[in-house]
Amino acid sequence: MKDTLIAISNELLDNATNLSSEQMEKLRQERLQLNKQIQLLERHIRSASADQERQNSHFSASTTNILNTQYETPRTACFRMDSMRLDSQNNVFDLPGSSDRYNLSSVAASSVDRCGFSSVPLVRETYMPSIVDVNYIEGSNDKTWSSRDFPWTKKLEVNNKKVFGNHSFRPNQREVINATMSGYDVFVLMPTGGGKSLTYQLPALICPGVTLVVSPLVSLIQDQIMHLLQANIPAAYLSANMEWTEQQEILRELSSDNCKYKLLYVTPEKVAKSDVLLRHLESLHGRELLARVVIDEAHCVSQWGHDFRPDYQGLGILKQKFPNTPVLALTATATAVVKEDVVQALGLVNCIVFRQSFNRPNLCYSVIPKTKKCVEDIDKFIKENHFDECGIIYCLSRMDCEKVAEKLQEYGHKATFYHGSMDTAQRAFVQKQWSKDEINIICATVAFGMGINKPDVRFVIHHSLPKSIEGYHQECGRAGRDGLRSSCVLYYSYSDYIRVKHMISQGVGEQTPFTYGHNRMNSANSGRMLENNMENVLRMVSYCENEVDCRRLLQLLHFGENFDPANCGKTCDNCSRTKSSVEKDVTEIAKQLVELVKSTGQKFSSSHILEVFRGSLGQYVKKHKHDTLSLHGAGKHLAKGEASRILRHLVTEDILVEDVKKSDIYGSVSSMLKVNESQSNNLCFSGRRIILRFPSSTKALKFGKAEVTPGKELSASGKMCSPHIQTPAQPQSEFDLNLSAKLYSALRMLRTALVKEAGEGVMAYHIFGNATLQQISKRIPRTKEELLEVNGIGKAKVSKYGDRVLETVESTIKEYYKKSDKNSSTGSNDSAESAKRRRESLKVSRASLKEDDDFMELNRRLRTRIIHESDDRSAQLSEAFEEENFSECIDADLDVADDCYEVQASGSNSDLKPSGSVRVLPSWSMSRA
Ligand SMILES: Nc1ncnc2c1ncn2[C@@H]1O[C@H](COP(=O)(O)OP(=O)(O)OP(=O)(O)O)[C@@H](O)[C@H]1O
Repeated sequence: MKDTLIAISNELLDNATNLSSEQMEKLRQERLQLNKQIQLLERHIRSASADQERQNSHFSASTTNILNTQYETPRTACFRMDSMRLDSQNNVFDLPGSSDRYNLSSVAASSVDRCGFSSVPLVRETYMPSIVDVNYIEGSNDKTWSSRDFPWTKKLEVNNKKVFGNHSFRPNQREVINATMSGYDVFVLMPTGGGKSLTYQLPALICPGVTLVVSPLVSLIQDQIMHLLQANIPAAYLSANMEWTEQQEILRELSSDNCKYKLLYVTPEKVAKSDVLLRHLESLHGRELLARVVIDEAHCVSQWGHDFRPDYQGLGILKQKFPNTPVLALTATATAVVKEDVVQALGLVNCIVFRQSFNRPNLCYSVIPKTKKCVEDIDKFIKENHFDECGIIYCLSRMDCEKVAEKLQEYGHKATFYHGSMDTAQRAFVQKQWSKDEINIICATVAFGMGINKPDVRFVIHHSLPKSIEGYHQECGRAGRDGLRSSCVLYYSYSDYIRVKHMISQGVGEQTPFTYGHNRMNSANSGRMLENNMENVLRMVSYCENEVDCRRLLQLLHFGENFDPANCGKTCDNCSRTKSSVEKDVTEIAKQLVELVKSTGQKFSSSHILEVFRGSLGQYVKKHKHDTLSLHGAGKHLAKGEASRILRHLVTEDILVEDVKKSDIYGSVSSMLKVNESQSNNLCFSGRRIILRFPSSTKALKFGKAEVTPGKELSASGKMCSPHIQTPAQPQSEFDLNLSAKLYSALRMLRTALVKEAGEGVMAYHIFGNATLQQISKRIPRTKEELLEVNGIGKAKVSKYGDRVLETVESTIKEYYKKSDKNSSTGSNDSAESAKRRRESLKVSRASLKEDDDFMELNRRLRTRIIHESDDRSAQLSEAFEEENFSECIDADLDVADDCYEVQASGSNSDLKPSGSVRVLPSWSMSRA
């Protein structure tokens, strides 16, 4: 029925060229209404089936009598009064008022028994989403939110430092916190690793009551809880897989007047299916103890995002039930359409949107032609750039994952695979090994997402073409969450596009971690969705084919963000080879494209325009009689990709405008190319020229690239790339770097011991991230106060681990000076002096990225030296990998490697040349060889 309606309304619009603009608008409005009704119907059907499922579920059946009463929250309940909010801006520190017309708290509160469960028949209303008109308020440039005069400012700053160990706020963190604490609904677009968690965890800590956090994966939830518990913040989660008694205990705590939890994490399914949970939320709300609702990974709400999860759409019930409780929706990936969809589905009317650049300066991007020797290339790349470091290799199929992992094992890497055919226990085991650094490389399908909170992922490699720029950006985003330099390498071949295209048309393929085990609606391979997926993968192809434009620019444009390639700092392959391109005047081609967009009525997508321009005789082209246009085939002579580049350039220059909207047809995305009249007049009549750069010899570039590893290609120094960095105030000598490297190694060993002592579930990064260990190594703190100055260390961590860290610092320094005393009579004084000097100077000037780079580079060189110096390194390394405590072995490598260089002894050799009698492998390895 829906398809017929769509066909009819499409036909109406397609043939309506003779209608007046009023008539057209009326028609559009009618279709819009039709679309809304279909949406309502679809959601109703979904929620009815969810109801059915709930009724059948053991959980409901054992506790309730279901009695469906349906209501639709009146529109007034969805629209919150701005004036009320603004009034509360400076006064509401505690919870905003909670006059909820629809709250059932009196029933809930009075009927909760001492176990926390209802003793009266439960009434759960079927959730009926209301379609609301979305209106955003841009918050990013509003100075109100960066003010330091909120009543909570002091508390915020103190707790940020003391509890979370942060010395400042990252971009938008303070602003988001101020807006949500003022009682507003807030939508946050912040890149991966940008620090979204703090924007709700800090308010949760200082506001009375409990913050409800909806998060898509139990593993992510557990990870967050571990982090919180390390900082002594009481938090809990409820999941269907938990022991019944455990759930009871948590619910009982939620019912108590002095509930100790500051945060309660749940999955969206829990909200959709558990009446008991809703009851407890109502009870909390009734007692003014529901501080805030947080929707993490909010893009899962939208079926136009790549992670759609149906149960997320039901989360609108929370806003309906608790209209005065602020909602905070967070995501690291959302196009304009996805954002609109999310805001509407959650019922966030007049919410404040904070967005910031999706650019990740510490990630270096490159696209490499994929050859038959792809895995060999990968092996070489890892050994040269990230040996012994942690990474992910994304593969298209399950078989690919296994094959790639096997080959890498043969090459001596500690690698394994992860995909959807493995059972839960196997997947959990692999994830755990990876999280604990027992395995370095995971070859995975996009199903791999658990453990993505690992901050020290140094590389993400795509062995095949990703399905969308959005997905690619997010997958790459798993690298370098600690802010340190990391690589993103994509191996591209056009034949992979054919594979992906086929998979999409068949509706097969792995689900992303967030959608895992959930159907992406039955319509995954139907109509608009299919078209959308095809368009997405084509954009990805065009990204890969582009050998000139800045990779950051290309990615960021997708999210509606402009980026000046000058700021790339040669951290992508295209920017780092500007020499091999030529400039062409493409003004005439540009004019033709603009003309073509006009002559097709400005209602077709860019890909359709390009099809016509290239002279396609496809069905759709013929249907619209575009094969009869004079410009049909006008771009035939252009090299592949040139026309699309020119067209995209016109969009970036605002001459053509990509009109991306939710279409009138049941909410789907549509993108129509329009002409910006004033800009196009400028082009057509004012003599404006358009000059673009193209590779000077496409062939040479394409095939030349495969000969070198990306590391070599990007930098002769062997570094993958070096982000735009500041020069440190005081250069760090190699001698100091050696001390720091030694200390870092010792601290890693200490951390391994602490993880073992901490028991199940605690990962290394829950205790100290690598970035924190690096800072300690460079600042060399000697007291607890100095330790508190290190980013990432709060009071709880100092009291838990401070003594052990300081002991390690002392013993390492002592040992180090003892050794250097033996080697050089002056060295120790120099180094003692310089260590002291550096501690002092670092108090003033924070460690810079440049230092991180030098430090990491030294570590890398020490480690890779080990494999380069040995002929039969693979065998030896394989054996090394078999060692139980691999990370400790590698730390031992560093100890030995330190001794191998004569830097300290001579005091003049700054090139780290190995000594003649170099012993490159540690004793344990040599004895086995
Ligand atoms: N103000 C800050 N100062 C220093 N470090 C911070 C700050 N805020 C957050 N961090 C650190 O940054 C890292 C990433 O933070 P977080 O996990 O919240 O990122 P995220 O935006 O949620 O990323 P993702 O999208 O991957 O979930 C964490 O290690 C966190 O401790």
